[in-house]
Formats: sequence, C-alpha cells, structure tokens
Amino acid sequence: MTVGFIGGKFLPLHLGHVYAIIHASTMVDELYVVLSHSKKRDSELFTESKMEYIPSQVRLRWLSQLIRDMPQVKVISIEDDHGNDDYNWAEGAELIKGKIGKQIDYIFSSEYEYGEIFQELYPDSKHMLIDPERHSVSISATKIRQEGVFNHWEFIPDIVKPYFVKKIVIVGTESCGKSTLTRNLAKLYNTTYVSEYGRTVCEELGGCDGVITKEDYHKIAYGHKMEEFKAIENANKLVFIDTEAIVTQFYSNLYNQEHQPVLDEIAKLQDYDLWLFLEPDVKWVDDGLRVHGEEAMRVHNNESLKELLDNQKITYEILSGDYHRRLISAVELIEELL
Ligand SMILES: NC(=O)c1ccc[n+]([C@@H]2O[C@H](COP(=O)([O-])OP(=O)(O)OC[C@H]3O[C@@H](n4cnc5c(N)ncnc54)[C@H](O)[C@@H]3O)[C@@H](O)[C@H]2O)c1
Repeated sequence: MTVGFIGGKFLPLHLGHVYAIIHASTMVDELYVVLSHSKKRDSELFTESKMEYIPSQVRLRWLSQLIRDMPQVKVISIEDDHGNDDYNWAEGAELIKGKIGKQIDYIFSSEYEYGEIFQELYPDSKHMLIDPERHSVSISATKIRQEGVFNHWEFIPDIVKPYFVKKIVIVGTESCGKSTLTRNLAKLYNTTYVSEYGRTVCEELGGCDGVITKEDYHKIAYGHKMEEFKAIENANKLVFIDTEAIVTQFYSNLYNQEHQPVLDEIAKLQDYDLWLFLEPDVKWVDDGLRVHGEEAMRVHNNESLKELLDNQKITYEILSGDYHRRLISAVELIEELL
C-alpha cells in the first residue's frame, strides 16, 4: 500500500489546489491532504491583501467537502504556531509524520524548490511534482490574495464561493419597489435572489391582514432563511435578498400588534454586507395583498420600520426617487462594495 501527502495553507483553496489534490489521489492508495495553519503567520499574508484572513476551520471545511466522496483521501489539520515568524519546516515535518503515523512514500507539490527541503526532512520519500509550470490551472493563492477573489472568480471552486458571496438585502414597506429592484439587480449581476417569503405564505393563506398568526411569522422567518442559504450556494459573487427578519417583525407589529423575540434573535444573527432601504415615494400599487396605501399611513409605517432597524443598530443606505434613480443609486453602492 502506498501513502502520500500534499500540504498547503489553502489561502484560499483554488482550482489549482484541486487539480493537484485530484491528481495526487490517483497516484497513491492513501492520500493525506495536510492543512498547515497558524493564525499569526497566516494573518500576516493578508496585510497587503484585498481579502481578509480566512480561519483554519473554514479551510478545513472546504477540504472536507472536497474529499467527502473520496474514501482514499483524508484531511488532517496541523497547527504549528509557536510564536515564530517563519515557518519551521523541520518542526512541521515532525508533526505531519506524527499525525500520518505511517511510512510516507510520496510527497506531492507543484514547487521545484521544495525538493531540497523534502529530501532533507523525508529522506525515504519521493517528491512528486504536479504541473510545476502551472500550465493546467494557471493561478496561485498569492495572486488571489493580492488582487481579490472576485478578480479570479473562475478559479474558485463552487464549494468555496459561498463563503465570499456578498449579501445585499433590500428593505422597505409596502409597495416601494423592493421585489422589482431585487429581481432587476439579480438579472443585471447575473446571479441569484431571494424573494419575500412572507408573500408566499400570505398567498397560500389567501391574504395577510386578519388571517396571519404568530406561528406564520416564525414560518416566514425560517423559510426565508432557508431560501437565503440556497441562493447563496448558487450565487455569482452577489446575492440579492428581498426583506429579512426585521421587516417580518414590522409586519408582526402591523398586522398582529405583537413583538416577537425570536425575530429579534434571528435579526442579531444576520450579517448582510449592504442594506438598501427604499423610501415609499413611488406610486402605491394595489396587488391584492396590500392594505396600507393612504399617504399618512405609508409615512407612519416607513418611520416605524426605520425605528426597528435603528433599534437593531443597522446602518442602511436610503434609496429614493423614481425607479431608474433607485436602480442607478443601488448599482453605485454595489460597485463600491465589489
Ligand atoms: N513541514 C513540512 O514537511 C511541509 C510539507 C509540505 C507542506 N507544508 C506546509 O504547506 C505549505 C505549502 O505552502 P504552499 O504555499 O505551497 O501551499 P498552497 O496552499 O499555496 O498550495 C498547496 C499545494 O498546492 C500546490 N499548488 C498551488 N497552486 C497550484 C496550481 N495552480 N496548480 C497545481 N498545484 C498547485 C502547491 O504546490 C502546494 O503543493 C508550507 O508553507 C507549509 O506550511 C509543510
């Protein structure tokens, strides 16, 4: 039985790493993918970067997902942070040998320069080079860190993409153009979106006012979150989300005069990258589910929603004006985010 390993930092995991792992996995009976990490050392790689430090647990998850259906491949995580600024290869080798606990026949990498180090630290193992010129997948993690993940999106595996997706949420009261703006932005940016789940629930009920109960709000909040997870999985850099838990709380106050702690808790967990607040200064459109069209009521509701957002210390960007103006302002803000 032959045993090999391929080590790395995977900051971030890209398709070049995947190429090397897959090829290595076909050359041995048992392959170990070694994640070497040190928070201190790894964080320093991000000082001049367009990206932020990626915790080792996130990287371990990516690798674990990548090899989940490859029984001959195992991932091991090794922390080698002993306060040194430079990586101590000899110490790292001892830790790797200890964790693998078997004769190591092959060490895989795409770096010629590792040959000498491996020869010294693993005299009984053979260094196997995989595409050292990087002809097959021409990318390095250093380049991704320097230039940003969105500039090299085509080299990011689908299992890694969700971690980097920017979440843009669009909030506002009835008939302020949220759903249209959400769909338009998703089309413009060729990505996924989440429509207002509360609307789906109300459509199933045949209305909202008078028929919706406390439990329905829980269903809306959980259902909406599940839709968000799905949309993030399939998103192309950005995901657009129509409403969230604070807006659901607003409707609970409006229709049922009830404040629901569970919605506050969900709101606290939300980590959107950009909040777009739509002012209700466009024409009120009666779609059969809306009931608060009088101007004074629209103004009052708008203030109530802002108050709820302020209570949760949310920073939001206000969009107003006609539909075209709102779209332009939204795009400007999104470009800044990107
Ligand atoms: N102590 C040891 O014995 C030992 C041995 C191996 C690795 N390590 C650890 O792993 C780290 C390796 O660093 P790194 O910067 O090379 O890791 P990395 O995360 O950038 O790359 C991981 C592996 O993928 C290969 N690779 C990267 N881009 C590729 C591409 N486009 N095509 C094909 N293959 C590609 C690399 O050569 C490396 O073998 C070391 O710094 C060390 O922490 C330690």
